[in-house]
Amino acid sequence: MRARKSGNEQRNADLGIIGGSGLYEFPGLTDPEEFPVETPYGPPSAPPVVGTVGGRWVAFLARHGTGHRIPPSRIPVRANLYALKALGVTEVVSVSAVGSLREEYAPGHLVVPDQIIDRTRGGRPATFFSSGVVVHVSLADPYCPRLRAALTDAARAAHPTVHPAGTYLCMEGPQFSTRAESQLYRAWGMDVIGMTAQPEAKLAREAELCYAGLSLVTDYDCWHTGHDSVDARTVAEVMAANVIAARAVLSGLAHATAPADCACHHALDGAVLTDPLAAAQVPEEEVPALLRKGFARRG
Ligand SMILES: CSC[C@H]1O[C@H](OP(=O)(O)O)[C@H](O)[C@@H]1O
Ligand SMILES: Nc1ncnc2[nH]cnc12
Repeated sequence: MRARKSGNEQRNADLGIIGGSGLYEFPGLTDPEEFPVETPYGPPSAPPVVGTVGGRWVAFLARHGTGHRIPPSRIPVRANLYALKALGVTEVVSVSAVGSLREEYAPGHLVVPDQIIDRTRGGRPATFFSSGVVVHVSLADPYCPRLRAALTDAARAAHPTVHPAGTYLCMEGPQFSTRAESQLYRAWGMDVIGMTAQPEAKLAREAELCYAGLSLVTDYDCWHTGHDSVDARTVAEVMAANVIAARAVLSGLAHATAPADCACHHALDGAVLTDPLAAAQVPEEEVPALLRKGFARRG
């Protein structure tokens, strides 16, 4: 049944796509329709657009809003993930422009990261559970291995150069790094750099959503002596040249996969320390019902 355009009770999309810099819409959607969703965390960056690709219902959300108006530090990440979950989404693919910190990851290549180092500065709301209930999710594998594998297959089918792993260093934005920072991150063994993987990955885990990243390398940041230092215009130009490939990957993923049960959907098992009776009594204003299904499975 087609989702209806009212409130938060639609349950009809299952694959969510968060489009980053350069990916503001997903024309591959059949019969697209905007679904303005209210959330307890305010409005999402933009209204999700729901349509079908292959056999799947897909909800697309532009991370930086219509016309790229929201900087990385101000993205309403909780609202974005809540909105997708309210639409019924169980798997989220997060598309990002990234700088490369390693020669082999060249501009134009795709990366499906497997790890994250969080260098944001603590100013981004980063948990759904800040009051009344104590939850510690595991982030040992911040990206869903099952969804990563499917995404890597789809990426390889659509693009000649795909790196199936990499550590994404998430810096605070909106400026780019200093050369000393860029060299430090290289010395740490980081592979790519961006500004948005956290707290998105952590909040997706708290919301018991599968989460994987499709990173498009746009530049060599500022460490490479053979390349100019990154600037925003270059990122936009390289993304514009690669956006068709990104859409092909996402479309291939939707065609090749179906919703499946996954450990990510049980991420709160064993993560809730609060007594179950007390957790059950936390007011809706502190933890919405949509996010507390895992409380019953204390594990
Ligand atoms: C426009 S360059 C910097 C900008 O691009 C990346 O955004 P996204 O991850 O949403 O594609 C990077 O993280 C910065 O926010
Ligand atoms: N070099 C870079 N640093 C941070 N975010 C980016 N997004 C694209 N390129 C980037």
